[in-house]
Amino acid sequence: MHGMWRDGNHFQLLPEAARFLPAMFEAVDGARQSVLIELYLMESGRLATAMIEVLQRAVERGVSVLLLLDGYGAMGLEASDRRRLEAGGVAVRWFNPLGLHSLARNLTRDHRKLVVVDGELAFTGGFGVVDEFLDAWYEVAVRIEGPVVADWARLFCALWDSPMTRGAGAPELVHGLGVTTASHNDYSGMRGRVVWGQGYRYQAIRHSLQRQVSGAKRRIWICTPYFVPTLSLRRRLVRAARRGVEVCLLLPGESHDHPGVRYAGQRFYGRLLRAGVRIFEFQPSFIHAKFTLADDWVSLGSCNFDHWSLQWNLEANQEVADPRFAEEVAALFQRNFAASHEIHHELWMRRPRWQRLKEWLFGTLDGLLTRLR
Ligand SMILES: O=P(O)(O)OC[C@H](O)CO
Repeated sequence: MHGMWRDGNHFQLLPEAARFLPAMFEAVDGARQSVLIELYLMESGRLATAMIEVLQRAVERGVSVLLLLDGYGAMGLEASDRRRLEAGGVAVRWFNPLGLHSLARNLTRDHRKLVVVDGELAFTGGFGVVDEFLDAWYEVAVRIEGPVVADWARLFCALWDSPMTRGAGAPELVHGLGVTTASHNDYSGMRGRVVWGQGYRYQAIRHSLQRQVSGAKRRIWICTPYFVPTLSLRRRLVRAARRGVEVCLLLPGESHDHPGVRYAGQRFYGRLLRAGVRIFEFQPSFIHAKFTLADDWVSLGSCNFDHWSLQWNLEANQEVADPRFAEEVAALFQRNFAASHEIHHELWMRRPRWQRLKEWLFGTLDGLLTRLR
């Protein structure tokens, strides 16, 4: 069953593309039976070319390769690359291509990011196959072994074989795919579970996050590229800070792919800072990673802190409840706080009018967008 806590996993934190891309490519190159990949973003370029080559090599070895792409997020994949994938034997399906449907349906996107190899090894995080992940954006992934991998594989299979997907890859390809459920004695016994969201219909990630924020005793540290949280989440963050929990937000600085989203989120800074929330804006590059630490609980995956992720998209995160993994994530946060500019309440209240105007403008636009559905 999905969403169950399972023991006997091993989670390896892989910060930055220089660590997770080679690990993923190596895993796919070592695949013996199946490779399942689900992505929101895929765009023609150096990374897509390398990915297509590694997938073709796997097919040549007799591996079954299934690629599930979002019908909007992967529109940047050129026809020549689509042909290369299909000619190379990769089974491709598209989630909900844009069409003459309702706006609500067109806005429903598959935002998950997942690689599963042989039903034994998985990766998730905030990654996509676009060149920005090679050198421009800061990203984090997790390498997963153990019983939870079967849950990831099942999540993939359910969507592949669903009426919301289209494409040349046959839906039946996922029937009878082998998934490993046994726990391995040599793993360090980490507890984990897969949580996912499916628009308005199912919002386990959001509910889990809210529960953790409300129940945290020591710390809530959140890293997200798109911080436009719901009112209920903002209230929980404020209440947590007021009851003495260390609430820290690691957010992008000037370097941002959608600056308007940053301004929309900045309109909440004043109230959060006043309540004692600490806000750090990352300086070296655009931070696109999505991970949260609440006491010894970690959640890492595709989910952003905006309405799209929390209420509309298909999302999936790996949750881990393990003090060792939590300390690794805490150390990563500390390194990134040190590379950030901390926003202080007094100075923030004296920010220029032009900045306030942008917050109002993009905040109003965001408010309108959230009413679209
Ligand atoms: O939606 P994400 O978090 O995968 O990021 C994709 C960016 O929005 C592309 O601009």
